[in-house]
Amino acid sequence: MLSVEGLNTYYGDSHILRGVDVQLPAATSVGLLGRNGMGKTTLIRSLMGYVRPASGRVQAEGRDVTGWTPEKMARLGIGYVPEGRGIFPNLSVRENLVMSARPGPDGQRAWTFERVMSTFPRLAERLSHGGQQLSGGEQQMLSIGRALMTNPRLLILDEATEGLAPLVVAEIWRVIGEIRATGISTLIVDRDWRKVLGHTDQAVVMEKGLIVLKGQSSALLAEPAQVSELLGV
Ligand SMILES: Nc1ncnc2c1ncn2[C@@H]1O[C@H](COP(=O)(O)OP(=O)(O)OP(=O)(O)O)[C@@H](O)[C@H]1O
Repeated sequence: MLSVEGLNTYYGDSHILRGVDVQLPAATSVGLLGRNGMGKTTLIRSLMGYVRPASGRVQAEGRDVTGWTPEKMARLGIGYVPEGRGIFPNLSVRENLVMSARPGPDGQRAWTFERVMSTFPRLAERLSHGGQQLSGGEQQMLSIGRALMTNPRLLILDEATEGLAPLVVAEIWRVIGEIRATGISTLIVDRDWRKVLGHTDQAVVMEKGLIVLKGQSSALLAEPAQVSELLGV
């Protein structure tokens, strides 16, 4: 549903993305791997419209959407859970969720408030808490819940488990598996590369602003030497 071609992005004089090509097909989960600072978040920010690429194309279902704003990209059905969580700290859990609610691009409302509640029972118990009163894990769940309330076709998760306790991390991976099973495409960035490969159909590895390896996740997991060398693990 989304593809990028020949993407070049700079921060000032620093050339960060150096001609990145990636395909995110419908109903497919893609893992985005790479060591720190290799450009994963910059790629996401470039395709979401937070950073304007110097050259290259972003296409959504065959339409050129290069340079579209994040709001317009979201209306195409792209849910984004940013690194460091995107919630409103002064609003309650309920307000955070309700204000994001909207039908998907095809008019469907598969993700309702009730469904998000049953997916995240911990949030259901804290509906009137303010965003800033939540634990890190609960904030992350709220951030994912907010993205689901937009009924996305593609959900982008950047370091969704970072800094969380093991039990909460397991809970987040369970939810990622559940989301994938509903047929929503996902783009997943996470330090735990084995988990990423276990929860995706395809994966790409970035090094210094370039995609240096692509493959089926199951094949990369079965022969992990290439991936582990690129990740330095
Ligand atoms: N706003 C910015 N201004 C200038 N340089 C930046 C900015 N954001 C990131 N960079 C630099 O761009 C490069 C790529 O960063 P990016 O965050 O995309 O990497 P990443 O692969 O997501 O790594 P991490 O896992 O550390 O977030 C790094 O060298 C980083 O220091």
